[in-house]
Amino acid sequence: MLHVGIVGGTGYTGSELLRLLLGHPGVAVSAVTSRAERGMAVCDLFPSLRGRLSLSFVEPTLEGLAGCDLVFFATPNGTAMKMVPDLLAAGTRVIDLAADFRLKDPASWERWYGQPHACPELLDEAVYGLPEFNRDRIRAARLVANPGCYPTAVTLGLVPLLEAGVIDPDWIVADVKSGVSGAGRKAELGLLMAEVGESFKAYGTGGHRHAPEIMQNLALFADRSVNLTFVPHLVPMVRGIQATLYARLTRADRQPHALFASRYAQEPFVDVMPRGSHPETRSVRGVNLCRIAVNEQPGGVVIVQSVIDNLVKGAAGQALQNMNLMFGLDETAGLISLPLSP
Ligand SMILES: NC(=O)C1=CN([C@@H]2O[C@H](COP(=O)(O)OP(=O)(O)OC[C@H]3O[C@@H](n4cnc5c(N)ncnc54)[C@H](OP(=O)(O)O)[C@@H]3O)[C@@H](O)[C@H]2O)C=CC1
Ligand SMILES: CC(=O)N[C@@H](CCC(=O)OP(=O)(O)O)C(=O)O
Repeated sequence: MLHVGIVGGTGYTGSELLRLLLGHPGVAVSAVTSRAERGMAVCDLFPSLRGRLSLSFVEPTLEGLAGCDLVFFATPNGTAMKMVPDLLAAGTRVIDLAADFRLKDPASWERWYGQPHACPELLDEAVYGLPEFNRDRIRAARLVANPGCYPTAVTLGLVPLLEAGVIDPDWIVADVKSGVSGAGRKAELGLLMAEVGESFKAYGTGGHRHAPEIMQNLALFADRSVNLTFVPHLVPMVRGIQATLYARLTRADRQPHALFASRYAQEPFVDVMPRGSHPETRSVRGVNLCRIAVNEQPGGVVIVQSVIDNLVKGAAGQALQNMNLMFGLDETAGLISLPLSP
């Protein structure tokens, strides 16, 4: 039995991790932290877990976590990096759901996250946890940087085109929408239902911290830098990300849809839909799945639509998928279920 701890168990991704881990046959949750709710029974905060877990929230301490085989950090950016070196030294492996270990360049991290990196020496070792492209390295990793939610949807939707060299890497547009849970479980005026409901807006048009993460991913597969215009939007729903991706085709002899179909044919958590499809976020609600549709318009523009649940394939589900790989478990263990909506 694998013993795991969750730092940040009261947040949206931490509680989603708990939901998924409690359905995993090979895992025991040994520690769940919250500073604000320390001492409270986890099931008193989350009645949906009643009868499934007898733990109470504890403070995040090295002593409390170092006995675990694996610790998930579901905490704000800049939190994990302060504890990870000590946990690794104690022999505990780590999956960070935040951005601390995603960017390889510490200067870029400091620029986008507004603070110096606490352990830049670990950035090279950290493995970017997108299994569809990094499976073997994840298996051997001590430290996995779980991808961001927008980067997951966009990267899965663009890499097959870049790998095959069939689009212009200098002109790519990612028009992406997220549900409100993407912003985390914090009290903020702009996230109130009366502010978000019946409204729809773009944000981060001057530059969003996920743009460098996505471009880092795409550059690896294009084998050169790419030029990406990325605009996130907030939509009045709780869960889900929908990305509409535009690129110019440079080769008429390759069928984009066929590239995706063959690239993801063996992937348990990517579904390439038939031509002419328009995937909906509700079709992936609550499951670890990215659904993709690939269509073309006259003039040589390929339009890829990619949908995920930001809390599952965009965070906790992908973290579980990475855990399965790191510990030699069946990659799909604890992750096979049907979406909440038809
Ligand atoms: N929401 C989403 O869709 C996605 C989020 N992420 C990333 O995952 C991480 C968690 O996100 P989310 O669940 O939304 O966040 P929330 O704001 O919902 O929860 C944050 C959690 O972290 C704990 N926490 C906060 N500060 C600290 C600290 N200094 N030390 C230890 N624990 C702390 C909080 O509990 P307490 O303060 O009581 O200790 C709380 O449990 C973030 O980095 C986010 O960017 C990634 C992909 C998708
Ligand atoms: C809707 C919303 O606010 N989304 C968040 C991104 C989601 C997230 O949690 O960011 P990471 O994946 O990097 O951790 C934002 O734009 O800041």
